[in-house]
Amino acid sequence: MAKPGTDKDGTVFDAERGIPDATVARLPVYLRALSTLAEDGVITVSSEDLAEVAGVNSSKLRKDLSYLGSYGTRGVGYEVKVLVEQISENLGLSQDWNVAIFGAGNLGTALAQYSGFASRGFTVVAMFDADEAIVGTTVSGVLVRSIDDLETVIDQTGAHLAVLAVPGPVAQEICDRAVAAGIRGILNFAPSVLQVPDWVQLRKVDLSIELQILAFHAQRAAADELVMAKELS
Ligand SMILES: NC(=O)c1ccc[n+]([C@@H]2O[C@H](COP(=O)([O-])OP(=O)(O)OC[C@H]3O[C@@H](n4cnc5c(N)ncnc54)[C@H](O)[C@@H]3O)[C@@H](O)[C@H]2O)c1
Repeated sequence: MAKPGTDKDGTVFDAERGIPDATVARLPVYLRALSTLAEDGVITVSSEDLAEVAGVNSSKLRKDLSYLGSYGTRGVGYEVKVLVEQISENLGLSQDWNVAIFGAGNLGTALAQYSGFASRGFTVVAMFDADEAIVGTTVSGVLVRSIDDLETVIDQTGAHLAVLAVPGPVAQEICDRAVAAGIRGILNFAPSVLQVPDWVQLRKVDLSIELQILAFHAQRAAADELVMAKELS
């Protein structure tokens, strides 16, 4: 996978396909909206209606879809089925992805049990842990293997994506071994900043940061309400 480049306006692009990162981040949102429309039997959708379901503005949506070569038909809009295929293909979802979860504790187990991954083409094929009491158990039909067997199991299962749900201090070492074994994309939940080679995609999820951002906005809204109440009194 190519490292993103940047154009002269500072927009970050996926260097391989020329799609801005911000657009790539919105494609799954469009896909989810389109899937809902398809389930409801909708055949074509206007950019305005799709934008409303997806919760974005319609000119941004049209621009995003133009990067995929999809311009819709005047007066008709976009064919839902065609657009689902185009977005899925661009997101690499036309193929199934094998995922390995590192750490079979609270978080790793909860993620392995989430049925929404399989329905979107992500199959958990391997789980790892270092605790002998956990190794050998199964989670949603997946055998928890010893971290000592990482290389062999990744090779056998053909996992290309990894979820790290291990303690922070061991995350980098596991990351390095996973990359050397063939992992090409990592979703890191561990509280540590990981270093990966250019060809590996790394994404970090930190729910406490999200909560802190919510707290900031909630605090500001409460302060604004107080000011308004004072002005009215
Ligand atoms: N980013 C977030 O929003 C978020 C949310 C919850 C938890 N976390 C983080 O995710 C991680 C897991 O959280 P949890 O609640 O599941 O913890 P947990 O203690 O329940 O699970 C961690 C598991 O990792 C295993 N482990 C330890 N060392 C290992 C190694 N070297 N190789 C393989 N497995 C190893 C442990 O045996 C344990 O089963 C922690 O780092 C936690 O801080 C992040």
